[in-house]
Amino acid sequence: MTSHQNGWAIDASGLHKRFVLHLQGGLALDVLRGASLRVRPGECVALVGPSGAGKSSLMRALYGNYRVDSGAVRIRHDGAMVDIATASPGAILDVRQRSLGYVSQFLRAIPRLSALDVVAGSAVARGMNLEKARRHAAAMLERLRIPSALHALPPVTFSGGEQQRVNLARSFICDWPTLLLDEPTASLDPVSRDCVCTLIAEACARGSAIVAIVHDHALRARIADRTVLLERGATIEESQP
Ligand SMILES: Nc1ncnc2c1ncn2[C@@H]1O[C@H](COP(=O)(O)OP(=O)(O)OP(=O)(O)O)[C@@H](O)[C@H]1O
Repeated sequence: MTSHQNGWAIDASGLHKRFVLHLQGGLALDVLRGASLRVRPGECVALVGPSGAGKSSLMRALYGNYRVDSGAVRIRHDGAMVDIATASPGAILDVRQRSLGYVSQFLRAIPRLSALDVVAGSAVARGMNLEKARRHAAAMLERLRIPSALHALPPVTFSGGEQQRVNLARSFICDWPTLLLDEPTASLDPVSRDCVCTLIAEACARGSAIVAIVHDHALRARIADRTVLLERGATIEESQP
């Protein structure tokens, strides 16, 4: 951990990641080639680029799911910057527990746990008591238009859009200092999409730093302060959303 000397929530620079496919004769794929990303608290940055450019890989590197070969992934945590690229597994878990949220495209929930408890569990993990967490979870699910009849059911049988909304509810119930969203509205109808835009705006107003992979230009214009383009693993800063 280094002392917090700048105003960044995310300060990632010089990221390189190569996959070597041993079952394919040692084929090397350079998925990140010098990518950099800096985000301030309260700012929403849209990540765009062609399919296969490395957007999800960059997000996984920011979250520590992919270990980069070189470069630094500094995440603001407890008033200091922690380099996810070199931090111990325990330190990474601590950052994920309190400072860094991540919403993947697909819900991975514990079998048989109700949608309500999937969402409440996320708030409980961050220190809220169960009763309060359940009340907040019900309100967040209502906001995301999951009918109350579904709250007691495990989300495994839910539609793709319903599962995505449970996944989003699970993150937006918490006040994350930094939040990574991988195509947060990909399976959603326009009304649910509006709701997610509002949740993102509210989180930024509270000071969250958000990175969202968003393909849709109109959506980007609504939620993003800036756009960063990723092309063949390298980032290009664009001023307009
Ligand atoms: N674990 C992995 N092993 C091997 N190759 C990988 C791995 N993860 C990603 N890749 C490769 O890295 C490249 C970038 O993938 P990535 O999913 O980051 O792209 P993307 O920009 O998010 O694409 P899309 O918009 O289609 O989701 C792809 O060629 C992919 O096959």
